Amino acid sequence: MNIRVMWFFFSFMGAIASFSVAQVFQFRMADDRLHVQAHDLLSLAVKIATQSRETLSAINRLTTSPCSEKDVQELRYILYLTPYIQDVGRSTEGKITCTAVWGQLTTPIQLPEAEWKNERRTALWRNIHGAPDNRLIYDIGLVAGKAVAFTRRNLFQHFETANKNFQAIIFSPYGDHVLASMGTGTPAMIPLLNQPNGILTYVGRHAYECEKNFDMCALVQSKVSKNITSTSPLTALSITLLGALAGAGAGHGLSRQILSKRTLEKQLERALERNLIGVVYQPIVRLSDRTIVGVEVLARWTSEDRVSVSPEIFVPIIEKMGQTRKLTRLVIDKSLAELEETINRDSYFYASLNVTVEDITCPEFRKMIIEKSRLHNIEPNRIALEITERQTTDMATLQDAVKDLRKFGFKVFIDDFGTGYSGISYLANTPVDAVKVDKMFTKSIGTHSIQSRMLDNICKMISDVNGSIIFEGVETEEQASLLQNLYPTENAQGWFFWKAH
Ligand SMILES: Nc1nc2c(ncn2[C@@H]2O[C@@H]3COP(=O)(O)O[C@H]4[C@@H](O)[C@H](n5cnc6c(=O)[nH]c(N)nc65)O[C@@H]4COP(=O)(O)O[C@H]3[C@H]2O)c(=O)[nH]1
Repeated sequence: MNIRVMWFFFSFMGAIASFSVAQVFQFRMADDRLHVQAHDLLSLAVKIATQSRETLSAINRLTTSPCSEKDVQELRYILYLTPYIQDVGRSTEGKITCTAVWGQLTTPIQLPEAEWKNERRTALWRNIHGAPDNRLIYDIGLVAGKAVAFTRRNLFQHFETANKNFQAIIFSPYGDHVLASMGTGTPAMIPLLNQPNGILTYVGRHAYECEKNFDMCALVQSKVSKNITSTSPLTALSITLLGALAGAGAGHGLSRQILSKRTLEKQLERALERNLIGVVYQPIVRLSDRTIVGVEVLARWTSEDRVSVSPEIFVPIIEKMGQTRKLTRLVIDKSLAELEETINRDSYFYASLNVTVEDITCPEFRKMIIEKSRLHNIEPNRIALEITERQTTDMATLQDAVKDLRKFGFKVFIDDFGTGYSGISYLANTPVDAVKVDKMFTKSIGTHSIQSRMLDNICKMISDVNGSIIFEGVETEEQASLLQNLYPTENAQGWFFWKAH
């Protein structure tokens, strides 16, 4: 073979090889992306379903006379604390009699025949826009007992706008009911479920994921990834030659992206193993005299590239990695060792730790925190555990765990109250020591916003059911003085008093 032919042969083979590698990368990347999209979509759907379920049971638990003035006010509280819900109300015999937004309805709205009912006797309607009554414009309407809830419109819209050629459905596991659909031509995707995840089909690639607790699956499909063999030979050849260059470059870029995500997880794994996650403390002050009564412990991590990564980014990654317990144990170990002296010097000073619902419902965690408090000679009543409702759990298990911890003397706080993560269901069901009112309420003080008008009622509601309040995110003297005048016996934290250090 002459040298030119050989060069051509090897370049051509190299081109094909690099193009194939680029294609494999592209397919793997597309698959990864589809799986991430299916996962994210299902996570959002589960959050909406959790909130809808809890909202319906919170309404059914109300003791107010349905549709009375007090009842409508309670409905408004509930609505305010639920970011995924657009309106809530009461229904009798298939008619809506009042809602938080519309108040008492002089002419009740007759609901059409339900599209779907699940075993929990929750009935569901989809996409009723203006019919039978133009006050009803929603994506999903749900009725359980005497409660109705309508989800906010376009909750899934950002998936469509962020992803070109995006088609997806949320559906019941047997494919007998589509709960939400995005993109075009979506229902035809259900038969694809018989095929294993990610195989190449004539319509494109797909991925799906199901959630047992809510009988829901999310399926995402993309039409973008076509196999080279489905194009004409000439186009295939051109793609091959051009792809040799472009594919190599793209493959390189794509592989870097995959690597960087995996690297972050690997780095966090190493950081957890080598105790490289640090802690800082943000003081909590008594509003009346602004003395420090305790500190909130906050995790800090600097990546191997010396970038300080926010806990709002790395904590969820650790949660996804299933390593939350390692993080909690590490934070507890470090902070209790460092705070032991300060806590024992004062008669009231306490440390407030962020824990997850998964942590506190786990018997080993309870054993561990008792052991640690003994080891550091810290009375349990000097340790507060802050929980948010980010993970779903059965309320009875959570109540038992909270009761158990409080029996041993630990304090339990509800964190981020008002964000929709930790809401009314906690207040109604679980006695706790304090509720931390989210910074969005603190920011509203002195404004004429709805949050500001709600704040006083929310505080009354909290004091009726629970002990004390901690206002988060105090940033100005004005906010601090207003809170001090209105709630002198309560506590607060925020950059105005102290930053975390
Ligand atoms: N705009 C504003 N922000 C203020 C102000 N004062 C305090 N903050 C910030 O508000 C957050 C309060 O913590 P969080 O609600 O428990 O929210 C925490 C908590 O949910 C989570 N987190 C932090 N440490 C841990 C941990 O050890 N374990 C777990 N599970 N989660 C943690 O990460 C979240 C964010 O933590 P950080 O970034 O440290 O952010 C902290 C704090 O730095 C203020 O005046 N204005």
